[in-house]
Amino acid sequence: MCQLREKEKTNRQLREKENTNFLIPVVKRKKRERELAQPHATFSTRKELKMKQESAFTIYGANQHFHLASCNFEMATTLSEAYRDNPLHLHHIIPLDFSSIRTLPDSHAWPQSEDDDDNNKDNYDNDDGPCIPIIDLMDPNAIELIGLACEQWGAFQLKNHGIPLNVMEEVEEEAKRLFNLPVNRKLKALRSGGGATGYGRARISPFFPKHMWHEGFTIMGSSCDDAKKMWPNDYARFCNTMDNYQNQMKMLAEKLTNMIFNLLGVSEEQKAWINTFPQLCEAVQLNFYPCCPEPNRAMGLAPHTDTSLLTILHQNQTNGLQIFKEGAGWVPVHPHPHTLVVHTGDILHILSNSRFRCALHRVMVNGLRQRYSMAYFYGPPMDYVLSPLVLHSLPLFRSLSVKEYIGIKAKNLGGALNLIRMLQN
Ligand SMILES: C=C1C[C@]23C[C@@]1(O)CC[C@H]2[C@@]12CCC[C@@](C)(C(=O)O1)[C@H]2[C@@H]3C(=O)O
Ligand SMILES: O=C(O)CCC(=O)C(=O)O
Ligand SMILES: [Fe+2]
Repeated sequence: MCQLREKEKTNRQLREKENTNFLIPVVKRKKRERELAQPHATFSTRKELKMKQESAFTIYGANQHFHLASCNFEMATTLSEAYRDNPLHLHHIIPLDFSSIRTLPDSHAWPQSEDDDDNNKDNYDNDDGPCIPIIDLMDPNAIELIGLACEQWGAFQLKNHGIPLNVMEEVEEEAKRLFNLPVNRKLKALRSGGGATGYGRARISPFFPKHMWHEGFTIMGSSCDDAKKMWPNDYARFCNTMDNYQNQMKMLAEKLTNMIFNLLGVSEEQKAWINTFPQLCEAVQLNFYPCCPEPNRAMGLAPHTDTSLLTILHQNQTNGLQIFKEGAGWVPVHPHPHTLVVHTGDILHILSNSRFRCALHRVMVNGLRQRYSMAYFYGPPMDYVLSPLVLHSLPLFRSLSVKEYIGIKAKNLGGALNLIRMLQN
């Protein structure tokens, strides 16, 4: 606590010394912030829009660390709290008991979509066609290659990432141990309606008319409370493994974010939150896709983009993940041993002013093999104000906090980015 107070003091001093925003009277500043925060703000002329955008830049862009520095550590909103305002019905939380199902129920039978031709649904593990780049982190050109992959795909596979093999093996083993529990045990850790952690369907479930062939388990911070509910006498193994995984993933996410921000030309001050903020937005999602009696008519995880800045994903050696690429359709991401998948999420798309894609992805299921994946989501703190970090042209998105964006996404899913867009790129 003392350390946090010290940090708050240092930040206040920094803010007082460096932030020219203090020269703008508070009332006037608040009024400008409110105007800019209008979700459907319309501008009668391009000139008016440009003026608004320039003033947005004065408030949020040039003085980004005002918002970082003014974030109160003790009061900072957590990711869990952001979801509390957007509760889900139990119907969208309780998964089916897949262990007792022999035929595909109508509730889980998805209509064939136009993009699902033979090449990308039925034969989703075929080897022809484009595939996302595999990048070696030890390659001297890794930064440039990552930049290209983010621009062209919004995803890449990463090898020589430095995560110890035993950490990946252990997390996979614990995920299997969890999802193989009898359903009544898993239900003890069921996510609550307004909750964010624990066992349940994917959060995106209410946006789709059919249910997914999927079970999930979400961790934010320590998983001990939820683990105790399932293993009252033997929860430590699970918690320690998850802590270890989170710590390792965080280090990798920080490294990648630094590399990407350097590539974008982001200043040291704008990068300051990466290593210093204790209230980062981070979460681990364990995903399980049981064997399915009719895999071609089911959907493991419906199409979505991740909200994060970056997502780092470990998949067991089982196909199923696909990324949508204009002109190519759904492209399979074949697992390679010791290789992680990295997705750039909505937050990086906004911060890069659309330079980097946030790839639409989905997961298909399998008739013979169970699929497990362990995703780590990384992003700036809840109070961080999102706006393009480096501007070579007008900002395409209005400024808003991470918390506000999560709220908009919780209500609009795929429409969220369009709702905050001010200009088409
Ligand atoms: C931090 C998070 C990202 C996530 C919502 C969550 O709070 C934890 C679960 C994540 C996940 C995993 C499956 C796909 C996804 C869209 C979902 O429904 O839950 C993502 C969320 C996201 O990226 O918004
Ligand atoms: O299971 C997978 O491969 C993808 C999971 C995913 O997209 C997610 O957790 O956001
Ligand atoms: Fe995802």
